[in-house]
Amino acid sequence: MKNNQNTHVEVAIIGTGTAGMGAYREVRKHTDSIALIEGGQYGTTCARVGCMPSKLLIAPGELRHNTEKFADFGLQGKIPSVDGKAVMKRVKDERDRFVGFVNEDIDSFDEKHRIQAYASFVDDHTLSLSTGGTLTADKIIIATGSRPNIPGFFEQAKDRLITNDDVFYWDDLPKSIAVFGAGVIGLELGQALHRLGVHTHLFGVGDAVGPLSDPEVIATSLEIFKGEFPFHSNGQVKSIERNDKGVQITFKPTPDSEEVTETFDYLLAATGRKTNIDNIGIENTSLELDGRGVPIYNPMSMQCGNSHVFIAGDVNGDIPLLHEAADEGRLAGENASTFPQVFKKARKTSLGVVFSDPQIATVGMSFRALTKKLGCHFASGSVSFTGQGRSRVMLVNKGLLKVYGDKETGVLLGAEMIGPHNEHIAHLLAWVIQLRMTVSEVLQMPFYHPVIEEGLRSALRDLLFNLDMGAHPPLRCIDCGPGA
Ligand SMILES: Cc1cc2nc3c(=O)[nH]c(=O)nc-3n(C[C@H](O)[C@H](O)[C@H](O)COP(=O)(O)OP(=O)(O)OC[C@H]3O[C@@H](n4cnc5c(N)ncnc54)[C@H](O)[C@@H]3O)c2cc1C
Ligand SMILES: NC(=O)c1ccc[n+]([C@@H]2O[C@H](COP(=O)([O-])OP(=O)(O)OC[C@H]3O[C@@H](n4cnc5c(N)ncnc54)[C@H](O)[C@@H]3O)[C@@H](O)[C@H]2O)c1
Repeated sequence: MKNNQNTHVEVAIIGTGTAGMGAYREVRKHTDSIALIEGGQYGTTCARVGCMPSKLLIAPGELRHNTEKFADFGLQGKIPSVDGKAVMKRVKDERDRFVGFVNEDIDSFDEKHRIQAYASFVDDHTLSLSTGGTLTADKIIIATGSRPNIPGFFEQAKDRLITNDDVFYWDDLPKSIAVFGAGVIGLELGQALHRLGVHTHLFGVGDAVGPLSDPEVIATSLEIFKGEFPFHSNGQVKSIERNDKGVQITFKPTPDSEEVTETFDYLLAATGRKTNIDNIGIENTSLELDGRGVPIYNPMSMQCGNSHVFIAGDVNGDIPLLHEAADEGRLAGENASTFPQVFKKARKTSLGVVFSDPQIATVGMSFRALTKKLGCHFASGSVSFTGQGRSRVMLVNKGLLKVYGDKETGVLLGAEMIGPHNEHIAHLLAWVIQLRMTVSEVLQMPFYHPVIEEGLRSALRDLLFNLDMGAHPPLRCIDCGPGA
């Protein structure tokens, strides 16, 4: 489609990331009158600067870290030195391969549907394009994603202030870095860089760790990460200054400690993300906005009010995860196509994984949400991975898993955890929670021996006991095999 024409389409989709592409595929089934608009680079946040390159950086760090355990296993060998240029080359080559697949998909979309321009609302049905001209549409899907949120204070770091977007374009690893934000990005990238030999300090606030809300799991996580690298989870930063060597940061590691001054090559801001709703002229529409400036929408249909506008992916700021963006895009696409007939769909069980080591995961309802909603009407069960058989065998025996169940029905409601390879346990739990299984029913499922999932069984047995629905778990469980 030519960028400058004044034209009308049935459905306009703003943003060609994961949500926008999912929406396009659905809309395409219903009409040929589509505008799929992209202002920035094709390739999606996930593939270019998100999920995939971050995991590519984590992988060599984790491999190298495991060589630190050689002596404990009776093996001889040095911890490998790091060739930063080669590490970054692989990260970028593999990243480009993933981006290439996305771009192949885009190329397969009908060229007449694609517009390369930033779009902005002029009114409810009209979009202006940064390349000139306007576009009118019967129905519009907003899928403009998010961008890093950078507190003004960090601007003092000047040219040494970076975000995740910059990291994945590095040609070499720096010598040192101060990572701000102990959320998902800060933990993943901070630990990976530390493990690749970059002198790393991680600065958090209020002892927050990733998406966790259970105080016991938070405490275990803080102990684990602080045992590995400098992590100021409740530090106080006094000043940030660009000096001739890099970024000089003066801080108190804890509120009671002495001030420390250190200079780092870069300051990486990993302090949350802002939705791209504030720069698309949303105020020019008649949509009702919430306190964040996001149109009020139904998360089961993605429809904004009763209007012809739908919103999907990170831009709505609710569950900024890849699989959710994909689901939301498809749902928005289906409903925009059939509007004014709009159907609701049940959303999947909530599932989040942080690819730190040990991995953090949250499933179903969080401890915080349960405490708010059910008060004392839910119970917890837990297992520590310290003595868990398979985890000890592999020397990955760190972490704590908590599961939560309903005291009235015995239904499993949620879990929070930090532990070895917990991405797998988190999936099993998400599936059984979505099936609304009771704790007793889950315990009827087979558990192999010796596996890390036996730890999950211990936590579930503890939960059953705490729900007053089962006997106290035996200290050494005979059907489990040693160390379960
Ligand atoms: C470092 C990092 C690691 C991550 N790791 C994971 C992970 O491991 N697992 C996971 O589930 N999630 C992860 N995520 C989150 C995941 O990447 C996002 O949830 C997902 O990519 C959001 O997709 P989206 O379609 O909403 O947005 P995007 O893919 O960002 O697409 C939005 C598009 O809209 C375009 N756009 C913006 N404004 C306009 C406009 N006005 N006009 C036209 N186009 C516009 C943008 O250029 C962009 O291409 C990670 C994110 C980051 C940053
Ligand atoms: N594995 C994954 O699924 C994955 C990986 C990376 C990112 N993501 C997605 O991207 C989103 C954004 O990630 P994120 O890590 O930027 O956000 P986040 O919301 O997870 O964490 C931001 C953290 O920064 C802290 N913070 C805020 N201001 C600060 C300051 N001035 N100094 C120090 N700390 C400060 C907050 O307390 C919070 O802990 C995540 O919510 C997640 O949905 C997912």
